[in-house]
Amino acid sequence: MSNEQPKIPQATAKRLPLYYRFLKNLHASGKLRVSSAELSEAVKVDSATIRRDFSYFGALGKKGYGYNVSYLLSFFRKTLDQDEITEVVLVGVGNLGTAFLNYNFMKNNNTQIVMAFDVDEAKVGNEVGGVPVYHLDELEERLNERMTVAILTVPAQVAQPITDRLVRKGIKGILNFTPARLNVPETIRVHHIDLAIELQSLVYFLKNYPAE
Ligand SMILES: NC(=O)c1ccc[n+]([C@@H]2O[C@H](COP(=O)([O-])OP(=O)(O)OC[C@H]3O[C@@H](n4cnc5c(N)ncnc54)[C@H](O)[C@@H]3O)[C@@H](O)[C@H]2O)c1
Repeated sequence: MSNEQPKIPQATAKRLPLYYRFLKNLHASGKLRVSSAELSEAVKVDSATIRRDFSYFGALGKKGYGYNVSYLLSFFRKTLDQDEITEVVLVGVGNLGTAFLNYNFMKNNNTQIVMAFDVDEAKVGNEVGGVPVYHLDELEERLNERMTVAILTVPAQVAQPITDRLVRKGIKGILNFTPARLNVPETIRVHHIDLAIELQSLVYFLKNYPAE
Protein backbone atom coordinates (compact mmCIF):
# COMPACT_ATOMS: atom_id res chain seq x y z
CA MET A 1 0.00 0.00 0.00
CA SER A 2 2.72 2.48 0.96
CA ASN A 3 4.23 1.96 -2.52
CA GLU A 4 1.32 3.88 -4.01
CA GLN A 5 2.00 6.86 -1.78
CA PRO A 6 4.01 9.76 -3.18
CA LYS A 7 7.45 10.22 -1.64
CA ILE A 8 7.37 13.10 0.80
CA PRO A 9 10.34 14.90 2.41
CA GLN A 10 11.38 13.69 5.85
CA ALA A 11 10.69 17.04 7.52
CA THR A 12 7.14 16.92 6.14
CA ALA A 13 6.70 13.31 7.22
CA LYS A 14 7.65 14.23 10.77
CA ARG A 15 4.83 16.77 10.92
CA LEU A 16 2.19 14.29 9.71
CA PRO A 17 1.25 12.90 13.14
CA LEU A 18 0.76 16.48 14.36
CA TYR A 19 -1.58 17.32 11.48
CA TYR A 20 -3.30 13.99 11.83
CA ARG A 21 -4.14 14.42 15.51
CA PHE A 22 -5.56 17.89 14.99
CA LEU A 23 -7.60 16.93 11.92
CA LYS A 24 -9.05 13.94 13.75
CA ASN A 25 -10.37 16.27 16.45
CA LEU A 26 -11.74 18.67 13.83
CA HIS A 27 -13.45 15.82 12.02
CA ALA A 28 -14.95 14.54 15.28
CA SER A 29 -16.38 17.99 15.94
CA GLY A 30 -18.07 17.92 12.53
CA LYS A 31 -15.89 20.43 10.72
CA LEU A 32 -15.66 19.88 6.96
CA ARG A 33 -13.02 22.42 5.96
CA VAL A 34 -10.00 23.99 7.55
CA SER A 35 -7.80 26.88 6.42
CA SER A 36 -4.00 26.81 6.58
CA ALA A 37 -4.19 29.76 8.99
CA GLU A 38 -6.39 27.78 11.41
CA LEU A 39 -4.10 24.78 11.14
CA SER A 40 -1.07 26.96 11.63
CA GLU A 41 -2.48 28.40 14.83
CA ALA A 42 -3.36 24.94 16.19
CA VAL A 43 -0.19 23.01 15.37
CA LYS A 44 2.27 25.93 15.62
CA VAL A 45 3.73 25.48 12.15
CA ASP A 46 3.80 28.52 9.85
CA SER A 47 1.13 28.50 7.18
CA ALA A 48 3.57 28.66 4.24
CA THR A 49 5.14 25.41 5.47
CA ILE A 50 1.70 23.87 5.89
CA ARG A 51 0.71 24.82 2.32
CA ARG A 52 3.95 23.34 0.98
CA ASP A 53 3.52 20.16 3.06
CA PHE A 54 -0.06 19.73 1.90
CA SER A 55 0.89 20.21 -1.75
CA TYR A 56 2.89 16.96 -1.43
CA PHE A 57 -0.32 15.21 -0.39
CA GLY A 58 -2.11 16.40 -3.49
CA ALA A 59 -4.31 18.61 -1.31
CA LEU A 60 -4.66 22.01 -2.87
CA GLY A 61 -6.48 24.43 -0.63
CA LYS A 62 -8.55 27.08 -2.32
CA LYS A 63 -8.40 30.70 -1.22
CA GLY A 64 -11.15 31.44 1.26
CA TYR A 65 -12.30 27.84 1.04
CA GLY A 66 -9.66 25.83 2.86
CA TYR A 67 -8.81 22.14 2.83
CA ASN A 68 -11.21 19.25 2.83
CA VAL A 69 -10.87 17.66 6.27
CA SER A 70 -12.01 14.16 5.40
CA TYR A 71 -9.80 13.99 2.29
CA LEU A 72 -6.76 14.93 4.38
CA LEU A 73 -7.73 12.51 7.13
CA SER A 74 -8.00 9.54 4.80
CA PHE A 75 -4.67 10.48 3.20
CA PHE A 76 -2.95 10.66 6.60
CA ARG A 77 -4.52 7.43 7.72
CA LYS A 78 -3.12 5.62 4.70
CA THR A 79 0.26 7.30 4.90
CA LEU A 80 0.70 6.74 8.59
CA ASP A 81 -0.54 3.15 8.28
CA GLN A 82 -3.24 3.94 10.80
CA ASP A 83 -5.18 0.88 9.78
CA GLU A 84 -2.43 -1.43 10.91
CA ILE A 85 -1.20 -1.57 14.47
CA THR A 86 2.56 -1.34 14.83
CA GLU A 87 3.66 -3.52 17.69
CA VAL A 88 6.38 -1.97 19.78
CA VAL A 89 8.60 -3.54 22.45
CA LEU A 90 10.23 -1.64 25.29
CA VAL A 91 13.49 -2.58 26.99
CA GLY A 92 14.23 -1.17 30.45
CA VAL A 93 11.28 -0.74 32.84
CA GLY A 94 12.80 1.95 35.08
CA ASN A 95 11.67 5.53 35.63
CA LEU A 96 11.34 6.41 31.98
CA GLY A 97 10.20 2.99 30.73
CA THR A 98 7.46 2.81 33.37
CA ALA A 99 6.17 6.23 32.33
CA PHE A 100 5.94 5.11 28.69
CA LEU A 101 4.16 1.91 29.59
CA ASN A 102 1.62 3.86 31.58
CA TYR A 103 1.13 6.32 28.73
CA ASN A 104 -1.47 5.22 26.25
CA PHE A 105 0.09 5.67 22.79
CA MET A 106 -3.13 4.40 21.20
CA LYS A 107 -4.72 7.77 21.87
CA ASN A 108 -2.77 9.33 19.03
CA ASN A 109 -2.10 6.59 16.54
CA ASN A 110 -2.02 2.88 16.12
CA THR A 111 1.22 2.08 17.82
CA GLN A 112 1.07 -0.13 20.84
CA ILE A 113 3.69 -1.36 23.27
CA VAL A 114 2.92 -5.06 23.47
CA MET A 115 5.67 -6.27 25.79
CA ALA A 116 8.58 -5.07 27.87
CA PHE A 117 11.87 -6.56 29.06
CA ASP A 118 14.05 -5.99 32.10
CA VAL A 119 16.64 -7.92 34.13
CA ASP A 120 15.34 -6.90 37.55
CA GLU A 121 13.65 -9.94 39.09
CA ALA A 122 11.36 -7.63 41.07
CA LYS A 123 9.90 -6.34 37.79
CA VAL A 124 9.91 -9.50 35.69
CA GLY A 125 6.58 -11.33 35.72
CA ASN A 126 4.57 -8.19 36.51
CA GLU A 127 2.43 -6.02 34.28
CA VAL A 128 2.97 -2.28 33.98
CA GLY A 129 0.18 -0.28 32.35
CA GLY A 130 -1.31 -3.61 31.22
CA VAL A 131 1.92 -4.62 29.44
CA PRO A 132 3.71 -7.82 30.52
CA VAL A 133 7.35 -7.51 31.62
CA TYR A 134 9.60 -10.44 30.67
CA HIS A 135 13.21 -11.22 31.48
CA LEU A 136 15.71 -10.06 28.87
CA ASP A 137 16.83 -13.69 28.57
CA GLU A 138 13.49 -14.33 26.84
CA LEU A 139 13.97 -11.60 24.23
CA GLU A 140 14.75 -13.90 21.31
CA GLU A 141 11.93 -16.33 21.99
CA ARG A 142 9.32 -13.62 22.61
CA LEU A 143 9.99 -11.30 19.64
CA ASN A 144 8.19 -12.06 16.41
CA GLU A 145 8.05 -10.54 12.93
CA ARG A 146 5.10 -8.25 13.76
CA MET A 147 7.29 -6.36 16.22
CA THR A 148 9.37 -3.93 14.21
CA VAL A 149 10.01 -1.07 16.61
CA ALA A 150 11.78 -0.98 19.98
CA ILE A 151 12.04 1.71 22.65
CA LEU A 152 15.31 1.65 24.59
CA THR A 153 15.16 2.95 28.16
CA VAL A 154 18.06 1.00 29.70
CA PRO A 155 21.32 2.26 31.23
CA ALA A 156 23.63 3.53 28.49
CA GLN A 157 26.30 0.86 28.99
CA VAL A 158 23.98 -2.00 28.01
CA ALA A 159 22.31 -0.22 25.08
CA GLN A 160 24.62 -1.49 22.32
CA PRO A 161 24.53 -5.24 23.12
CA ILE A 162 20.73 -5.06 23.48
CA THR A 163 20.52 -3.20 20.16
CA ASP A 164 22.56 -5.93 18.46
CA ARG A 165 20.15 -8.57 19.73
CA LEU A 166 17.08 -6.56 18.67
CA VAL A 167 18.48 -6.06 15.17
CA ARG A 168 19.33 -9.75 14.83
CA LYS A 169 15.69 -10.54 15.65
CA GLY A 170 14.35 -8.21 12.94
CA ILE A 171 13.67 -4.92 14.73
CA LYS A 172 13.78 -2.14 12.07
CA GLY A 173 13.44 1.03 14.11
CA ILE A 174 14.75 2.02 17.53
CA LEU A 175 13.67 4.97 19.64
CA ASN A 176 16.78 5.48 21.74
CA PHE A 177 16.41 7.42 24.99
CA THR A 178 19.82 6.43 26.33
CA PRO A 179 22.80 8.75 25.84
CA ALA A 180 24.62 5.92 23.99
CA ARG A 181 25.34 6.39 20.26
CA LEU A 182 24.25 3.15 18.68
CA ASN A 183 25.96 1.33 15.84
CA VAL A 184 23.46 -0.31 13.54
CA PRO A 185 23.39 -1.59 9.95
CA GLU A 186 22.33 0.99 7.35
CA THR A 187 18.92 -0.60 6.97
CA ILE A 188 18.00 0.11 10.59
CA ARG A 189 16.64 3.46 11.62
CA VAL A 190 17.53 4.95 15.01
CA HIS A 191 15.86 8.04 16.41
CA HIS A 192 17.90 9.36 19.27
CA ILE A 193 16.01 11.46 21.78
CA ASP A 194 18.37 13.36 24.01
CA LEU A 195 16.40 15.47 26.45
CA ALA A 196 19.52 17.30 27.69
CA ILE A 197 20.29 18.49 24.14
CA GLU A 198 16.66 19.47 23.54
CA LEU A 199 16.68 21.53 26.70
CA GLN A 200 19.99 23.16 25.81
CA SER A 201 18.74 24.08 22.38
CA LEU A 202 15.54 25.55 23.82
CA VAL A 203 17.57 27.73 26.17
CA TYR A 204 19.83 28.75 23.26
CA PHE A 205 16.83 29.83 21.16
CA LEU A 206 15.28 31.75 24.04
CA LYS A 207 18.53 33.65 24.56
CA ASN A 208 19.30 34.32 20.91
CA TYR A 209 15.83 34.70 19.41
CA PRO A 210 13.71 36.13 22.22
CA ALA A 211 10.03 36.57 21.39
CA GLU A 212 9.16 40.21 20.79
N1 LIG B 1 14.72 9.41 33.70
C1 LIG B 1 14.87 10.39 32.84
O1 LIG B 1 14.27 11.49 32.95
C2 LIG B 1 15.75 10.25 31.64
C3 LIG B 1 15.79 11.31 30.76
C4 LIG B 1 16.57 11.19 29.62
C5 LIG B 1 17.26 10.04 29.38
N2 LIG B 1 17.25 9.01 30.27
C6 LIG B 1 18.00 7.81 29.92
O2 LIG B 1 17.07 6.74 29.80
C7 LIG B 1 17.64 5.55 30.32
C8 LIG B 1 16.76 5.04 31.42
O3 LIG B 1 16.66 6.02 32.44
P1 LIG B 1 15.83 5.73 33.78
O4 LIG B 1 15.86 6.97 34.57
O5 LIG B 1 14.51 5.13 33.43
O6 LIG B 1 16.78 4.63 34.48
P2 LIG B 1 16.38 3.54 35.56
O7 LIG B 1 17.65 3.15 36.23
O8 LIG B 1 15.23 4.01 36.37
O9 LIG B 1 15.86 2.33 34.65
C9 LIG B 1 16.69 1.48 33.91
C10 LIG B 1 16.00 0.13 33.83
O10 LIG B 1 16.76 -0.71 32.96
C11 LIG B 1 16.87 -1.98 33.57
N3 LIG B 1 18.03 -2.66 33.04
C12 LIG B 1 19.33 -2.57 33.43
N4 LIG B 1 20.11 -3.38 32.67
C13 LIG B 1 19.27 -3.97 31.79
C14 LIG B 1 19.48 -4.93 30.75
N5 LIG B 1 20.70 -5.40 30.45
N6 LIG B 1 18.42 -5.33 30.04
C15 LIG B 1 17.17 -4.86 30.34
N7 LIG B 1 16.92 -3.97 31.29
C16 LIG B 1 17.97 -3.53 32.01
C17 LIG B 1 16.92 -1.70 35.05
O11 LIG B 1 16.56 -2.86 35.80
C18 LIG B 1 15.91 -0.59 35.18
O12 LIG B 1 14.61 -1.09 35.38
C19 LIG B 1 19.05 5.90 30.77
O13 LIG B 1 19.95 5.58 29.74
C20 LIG B 1 18.98 7.39 31.01
O14 LIG B 1 20.25 7.99 30.81
C21 LIG B 1 16.49 9.09 31.38
